[in-house]
Amino acid sequence: MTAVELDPHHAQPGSAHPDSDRVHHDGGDTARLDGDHAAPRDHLDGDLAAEREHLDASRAALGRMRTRAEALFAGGHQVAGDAYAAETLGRTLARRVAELADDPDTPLFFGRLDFGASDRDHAGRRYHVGRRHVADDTGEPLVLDWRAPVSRSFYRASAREPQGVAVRRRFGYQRGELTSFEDEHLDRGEELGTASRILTAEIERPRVGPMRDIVATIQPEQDELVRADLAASICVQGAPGTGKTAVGLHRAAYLLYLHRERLRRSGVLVVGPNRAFLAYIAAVLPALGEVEVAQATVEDLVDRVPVRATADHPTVAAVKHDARMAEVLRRAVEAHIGTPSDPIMISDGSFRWRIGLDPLHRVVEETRREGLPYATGRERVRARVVSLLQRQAEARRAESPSDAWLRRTGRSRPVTEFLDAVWPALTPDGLVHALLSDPARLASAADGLLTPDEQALIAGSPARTATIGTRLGRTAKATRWTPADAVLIDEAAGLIERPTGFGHVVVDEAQDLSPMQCRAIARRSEHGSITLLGDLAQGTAPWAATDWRETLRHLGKPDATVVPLTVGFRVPAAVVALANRLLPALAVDVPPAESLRRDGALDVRTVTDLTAATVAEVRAALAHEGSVAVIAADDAVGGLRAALAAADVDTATVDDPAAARVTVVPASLVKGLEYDHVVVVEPAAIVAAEPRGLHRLYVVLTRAVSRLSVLHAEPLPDPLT
Ligand SMILES: Nc1ncnc2c1ncn2[C@@H]1O[C@H](COP(=O)(O)OP(=O)(O)OP(=O)(O)O)[C@@H](O)[C@H]1O
Repeated sequence: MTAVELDPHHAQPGSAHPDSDRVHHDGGDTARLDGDHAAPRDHLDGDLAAEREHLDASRAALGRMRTRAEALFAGGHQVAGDAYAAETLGRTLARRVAELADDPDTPLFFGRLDFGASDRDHAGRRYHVGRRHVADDTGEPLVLDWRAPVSRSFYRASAREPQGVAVRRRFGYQRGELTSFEDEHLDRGEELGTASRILTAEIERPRVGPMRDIVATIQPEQDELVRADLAASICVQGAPGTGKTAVGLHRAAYLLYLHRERLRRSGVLVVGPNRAFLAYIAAVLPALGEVEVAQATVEDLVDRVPVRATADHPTVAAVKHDARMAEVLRRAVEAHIGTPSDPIMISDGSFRWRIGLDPLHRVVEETRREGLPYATGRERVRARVVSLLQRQAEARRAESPSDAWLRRTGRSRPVTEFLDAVWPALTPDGLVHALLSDPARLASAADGLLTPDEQALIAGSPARTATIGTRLGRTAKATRWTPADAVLIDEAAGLIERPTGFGHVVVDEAQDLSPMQCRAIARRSEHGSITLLGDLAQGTAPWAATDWRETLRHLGKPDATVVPLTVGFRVPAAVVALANRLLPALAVDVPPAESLRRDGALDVRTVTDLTAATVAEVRAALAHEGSVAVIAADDAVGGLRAALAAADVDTATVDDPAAARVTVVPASLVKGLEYDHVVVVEPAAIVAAEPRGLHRLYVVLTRAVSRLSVLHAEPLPDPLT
């Protein structure tokens, strides 16, 4: 192994924002040479200088690529044939210009591959691997995109399977400056794996600010998931901090690179548990050059009506989120399809057309059997009726009626009245309003599916009497809907008209999705694939999954492969050991996490005055660099914030974490987030606050990157004692 560093203790990989204050030059160059094949020191210094030159040359080339793209953009209207082409070209070029933006803090490359002389395709070639493709003026690549096929070997080659690679080199940066590298001579059987100092430095880096990409240090088992085929739907079950979110985001970027045109048309969607989480991950894809990925919570996806009522009681919500509701709604929609009772008669100038009951019955029955979305079915019935009328007109007049005649006839009163009688137009909220406000209608749709008690639970109450749950108005518009109603209304909308789907959907924290929420996502990924990320042990919703197969079935991807990730990159080993004590009590079958991190500190302390102890702990934490979070039961957050403010400690909220170094976070919002130092206040209160409180505590205890302090006045929950 060969490594050269300006500062051997603090090499940073090619990370997006080398922002750590811990990184410093120690003044002199230091080289670390290990193994039998240590290269002479001068030679290594020369290498480092050459790499820096290559970095400068690449940066200059990128600048020229951008200048050319800008010139094309400016002259785009002259080359495009028409206004539409000009606009499309303009958009493409503008995107290209944006993609070529150079962030001086983002190293252009983080690795290098030297292929051996005997490799079939790349004999003797050398490639630098980075976040984007950079070519010189002749088109020769100076930096390969990490997603290019050749770059795959950077992540997957090993001493056992070198894949033609003789040497793999990783670069360390400090504040955008190339300061070190680390070589593995795979052809001589050398391999660092997770012992790489550059990887270790990245993992142990104190966290500040939002999530960063991991493109420089993706591990082989992660890379397999990142580069899985577009057609493959996969489910990643991973303990806290195993990189699930990172894998999902890098997979989105990878798929966009490989299937650019197709996915630009259909779109890629990332679904996360809440806004704070989406804000936390928002910078990752743009840092990888991908600026067009939609990000939404499930609530955003089903946002068809304003949610203005207090959430349903959990027992009511449980019924509304149950998969049986899909069938109830399907029946409720179908119940609107009637039986023709009168023939259709139309006067048309001197002609009179008539369609008798038999053909009308056939039209309705045939269309019903086709199982189309309801609104499409209505239009199909209209078209069939018009076609019957057209045939009569042709027979009598011996000529084809005009398009205008067809349109007019389709909209004529007798045809519309017929449609309104046998296939009335429906709105999603109107349908759910009718169902929840009419016990007879609900009873008939739910017959044999929901018990009478369950039906009574979900029947809405008049607005004037209800305090929580659906507050029914006389119309759908006047009704105050709950979050669970919004999911039902989206299901109804899907029955009436299919939504357009995405080419790929990444779903994070998927263990918390209800069956009906899964269906909302399934409708948007029917013809695409999904990457499902989650941890059954972190399920806190009342309907949290205990088996991924069930979730995958509701998502319409029953055959997706479930892949475990078990190596933790976030939480230090001592902290993982504490959190793992909860696992037996969580009643889920998941492999426990192992931490890559031997560093870190854990301090569990009994205190008498929780508030005073929290303030003191936060003050002490501020002596270190990195982010600090105080995590407490939701109802304790206000008091702790006030106490910190009274002690002159500025705090941020989870929605605006940049406002201060210390964030006070309600336990219910911390999923998916991480902080350098975490102070957990009163675990027993966190557990007591909700039915799946132990699962919540497991989430809370696994947020710390460097240090975890647990302060308690009450006894610790049983599994931790
Ligand atoms: N290969 C890697 N190299 C460096 N850092 C990594 C790697 N994989 C993951 N990490 C880091 O580990 C931390 C945890 O990753 P991530 O948030 O993706 O985990 P997760 O499995 O989604 O966790 P949780 O279950 O808690 O949501 C992040 O800081 C991430 O950048």
